[in-house]
Amino acid sequence: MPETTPPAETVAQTDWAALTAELDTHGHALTGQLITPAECRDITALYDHQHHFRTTVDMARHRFGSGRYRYFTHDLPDVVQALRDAFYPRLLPIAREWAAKLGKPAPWPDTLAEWLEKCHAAGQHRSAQILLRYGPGDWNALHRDVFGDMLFPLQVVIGLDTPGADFTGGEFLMTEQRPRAQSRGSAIALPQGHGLVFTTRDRPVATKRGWSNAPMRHGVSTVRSGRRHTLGLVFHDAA
Ligand SMILES: O=C(O)CCC(=O)C(=O)O
Ligand SMILES: [Fe+2]
Repeated sequence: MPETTPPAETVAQTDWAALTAELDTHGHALTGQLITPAECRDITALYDHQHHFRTTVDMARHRFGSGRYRYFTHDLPDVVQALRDAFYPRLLPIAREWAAKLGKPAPWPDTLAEWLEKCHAAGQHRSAQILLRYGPGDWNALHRDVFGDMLFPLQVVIGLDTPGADFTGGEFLMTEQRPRAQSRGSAIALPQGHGLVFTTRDRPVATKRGWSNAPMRHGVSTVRSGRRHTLGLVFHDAA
């Protein structure tokens, strides 16, 4: 990938047929490289500049795990805005197809701007884009990023450091609660600059009696050494 490719183009160049198949099978799928190591470092450096953020969450204080994350204001840095804008239209057909399989409503308009207007009208008007920082001993409890009735069912996390080099441990985790059975877990090493598309709440799985809803949760295993940063993109706003 040339140093200068804008993130919108790298998202467009992603093999979306393969990614969709992977998402349908597992509820999560890696994108390949979206941004350069230099862009990763630039995004990580934003963490220390207060004016980009509206709120800082101490995960231990809320019993969300250990570590900190910061919610960006709506005035997103260009690269973050570009990535979010580029993903929405690609994720939309998948969200609609899943809703159709589950016989659920698909309230998502064609554009992210229109969808965000609906979120705001329903009282979800705060930015939900986050930058996370984990040090040794930090982790993220299994959870779902649902902030109200307005929910877009897919989200993206982008790794900003190199597993094994910048940090050890810190795998992205997902569990899938299977119908009338015990849960299945996955652990994913997130390469620097790569994205992982995953299910926010639940996904359709084929059963003998048709499509069934499998609740999913995600989190991060304990970081053993070094520092791990990630950029979290969510497509609904928070209350
Ligand atoms: O740090 C991670 O890999 C996961 C962060 C997270 O929970 C999210 O992006 O929603
Ligand atoms: Fe999350």
